[in-house]
Amino acid sequence: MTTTAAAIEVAGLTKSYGDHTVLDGVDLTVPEGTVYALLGPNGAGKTTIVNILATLLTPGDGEIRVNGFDVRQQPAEVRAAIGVTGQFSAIDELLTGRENLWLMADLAHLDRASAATAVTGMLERFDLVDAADRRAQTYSGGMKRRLDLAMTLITGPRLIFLDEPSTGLDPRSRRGLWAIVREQVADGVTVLLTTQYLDEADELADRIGVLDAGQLVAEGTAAELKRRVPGGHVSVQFADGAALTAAAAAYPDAVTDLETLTLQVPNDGSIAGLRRVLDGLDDDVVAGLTVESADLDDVFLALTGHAVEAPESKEIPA
Ligand SMILES: Nc1ncnc2c1ncn2[C@@H]1O[C@H](COP(=O)(O)OP(=O)(O)OP(=O)(O)O)[C@@H](O)[C@H]1O
Repeated sequence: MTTTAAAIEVAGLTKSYGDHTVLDGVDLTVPEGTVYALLGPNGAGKTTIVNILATLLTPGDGEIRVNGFDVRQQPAEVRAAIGVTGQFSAIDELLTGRENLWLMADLAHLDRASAATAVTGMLERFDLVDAADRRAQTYSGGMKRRLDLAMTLITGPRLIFLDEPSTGLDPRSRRGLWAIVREQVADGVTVLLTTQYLDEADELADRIGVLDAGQLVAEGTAAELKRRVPGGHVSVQFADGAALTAAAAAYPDAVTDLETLTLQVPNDGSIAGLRRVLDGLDDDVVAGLTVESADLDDVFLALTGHAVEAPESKEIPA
């Protein structure tokens, strides 16, 4: 059996400011080469976790290892292993995009030839060639995000932290950013991202941790989380009303819609649950069926008792 090493291991993490507890015993493990999304509303503690993992903030209690290194004892080793893109960018607005990238390459002690190749490669990959020699202050919001991410990735970190990477981006820029994250993962990079967007977690993450008021209230794949809450159903369409009425008698929990000739049978989305529904149906009278799962909005509401608020920031143009 092969076991995958953990890129991030956190056990019993706490953090308080005075008597304000910000993290209250967080446990999480992120295997190498996977994407983990910390999902939570403003103030849940997502940035605090990222900053602790990135050695930018001291933890309270807990065991925290990044790439096998203890964040308290071996912060230099941790820093060498990671790339971080935070909510506040590392860009120097007075420098050009190219100069910003060179600065990062120099800080990482790349030799000149490797740095030159890396800078050119990043400008091309992030669609910044035309703007490369303009000051970053003239860039649009989406371009700044791309430059910021290029600066994080230029040294080829195997573990990256993305703190709310697409907050404020327009839909096209978000998709572009998701594609870049997927490329990284295809190369074996581990990604920890924080997000307030359910669809982002759903799209990108292998596992999702739902963080609320400093506690991980649930963890699992998007499918596992969706199965934990009501809202999923199998929608069965019948050939005629008589068949629908006959079938409805066998499913007392189901909702019957005579107009559309459908029966909505509550279902937890599991194979076993689906089989139970299908076993009671006769092939001849069923015209079609669809399986609808609860979405992450339902999950969040069920787990935390409140809905995810839409992020407040305004959209940044591409
Ligand atoms: N230096 C600090 N002193 C006191 N409280 C702080 C400090 N930094 C963060 N907090 C508090 O910690 C809590 C968690 O903040 P954090 O930034 O981690 O949340 P978040 O989930 O990342 O939210 P956001 O999306 O708004 O960044 C908040 O209640 C915040 O007010």
